[in-house]
Amino acid sequence: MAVQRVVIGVDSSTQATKAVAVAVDTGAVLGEGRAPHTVSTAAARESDPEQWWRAFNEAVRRTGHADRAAAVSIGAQQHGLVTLDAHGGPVRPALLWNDVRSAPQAASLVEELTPQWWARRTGSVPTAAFTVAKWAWLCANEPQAAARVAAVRLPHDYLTERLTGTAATDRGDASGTGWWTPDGYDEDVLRRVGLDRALLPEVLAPGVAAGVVRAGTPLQEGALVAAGTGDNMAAALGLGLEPGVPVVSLGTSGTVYAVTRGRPQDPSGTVAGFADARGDWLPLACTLNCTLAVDRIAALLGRDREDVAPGGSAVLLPYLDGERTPNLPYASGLLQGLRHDTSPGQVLQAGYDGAAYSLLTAVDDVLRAGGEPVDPSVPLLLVGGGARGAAWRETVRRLSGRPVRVPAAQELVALGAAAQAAGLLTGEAPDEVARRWGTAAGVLLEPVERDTEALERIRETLRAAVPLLNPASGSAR
Ligand SMILES: Nc1ncnc2c1ncn2[C@@H]1O[C@H](COP(=O)(O)OP(=O)(O)O)[C@@H](O)[C@H]1O
Ligand SMILES: O=C(CO)[C@@H](O)[C@H](O)COP(=O)(O)O
Repeated sequence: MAVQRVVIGVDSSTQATKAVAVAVDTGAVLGEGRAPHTVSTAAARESDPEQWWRAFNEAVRRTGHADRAAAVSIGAQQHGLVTLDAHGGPVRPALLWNDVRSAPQAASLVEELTPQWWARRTGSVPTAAFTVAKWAWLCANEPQAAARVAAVRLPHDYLTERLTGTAATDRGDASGTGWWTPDGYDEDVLRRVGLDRALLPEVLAPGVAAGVVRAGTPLQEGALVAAGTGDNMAAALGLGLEPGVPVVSLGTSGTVYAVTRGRPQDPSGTVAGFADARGDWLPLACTLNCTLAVDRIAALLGRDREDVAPGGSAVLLPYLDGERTPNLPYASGLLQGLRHDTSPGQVLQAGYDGAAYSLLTAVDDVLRAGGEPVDPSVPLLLVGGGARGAAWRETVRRLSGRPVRVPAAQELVALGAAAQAAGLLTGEAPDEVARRWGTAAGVLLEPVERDTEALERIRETLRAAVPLLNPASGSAR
């Protein structure tokens, strides 16, 4: 009997590391593992990279297949600034994508060079999330720490390097730094923020392996290690995404994206012009407040997250962490439109609506930014932890007016990483692997009439509230 070939895919996301062991030939998930991360609270959003490494080892061990996987790959949360000293240890905790303390640095970089310049050059107008703003924050606020930095990494690069000893990244994750262009690292940007090119990893071409597993992990020494990528790029691989199909992901972050053949360059900053992990593009809009914010509102109301009620006139902008889309880093949550007969269930529903609004109104922007046709009859693919919830599904249907497909497969980031690892063994493109595995199959929810009244109510509240949510002399929390 032929031996079953196994690969492991890893998602090192904000809240946890998740790993899946997958049969290369069939796509069957043979084992799963998970280990949590700690994220600091109050103004900062920081995590210890050493904890990611321990969680990585624990999660792959828990799959039960670590010692027989022939290849492995790591997808991870985008943008995080990992700073290493001359001995390879973290200089300080990593600054995460949702840490808005870097908003003033992002604003200065945009003001100095103009949004048009950034969009033309790097594809994106940087917000507080981008690595370039985090590096500028570190230099301004902790110059002694910045002076000790001998290497700058993204979360997935850091883990891949621990695993292989190779300093390597890929175009997808690199495109979220603010210092990457299709022609390589941008010397003008690096000079402006005082970062030496020699501190950055090599950007591998799609399909090139980063190296092999070193001794000292639960994985088989010598197993192939793929380049890995950012988590959204990995999910696009994991869905076997064809150009022009929009995806909405409901997790710690909310994201909407599509693979496109055209390079996005949106000077409004709503759509980030990321590269995908292959040779195409991944225009994407991202919110800071998604499942965690809605769960928090449910907890404040003392309700189960599914206990929503229709109707009413309440508008809830759930910007508990500040917000990125719209770009309001100093915002906090806002509740408007209460009446005597407003019920707690309606307030909770308003929280879902407020969180989904910016994602669903950006679907067409994402497609247009990459030059793909806007066709409302194409189903939205709904993924991420929130896609398991009925209230989330119904909110997305009602505010998009589109058919919605919910893939049965969970952990699409880890599956995308697994498909990337499998591609190293079979010679297939990772998205072809995922299509062969049938990862996007799932229940199709028919379209319902779009709730334009609710959308208009939120739009009007947001328009009127911007001066309140965006104080000129803002300070993050
Ligand atoms: N059955 C469910 N219904 C609604 N939300 C859920 C459900 N299960 C998990 N979630 C939400 O999913 C979130 C985690 O999503 P996930 O995509 O795994 O996060 P991450 O973006 O960090 O990878 C949690 O914050 C939780 O609120
Ligand atoms: O910043 C972005 C996208 O630009 C986020 O989507 C991060 O990549 C975090 O991902 P999750 O932990 O929510 O998966």
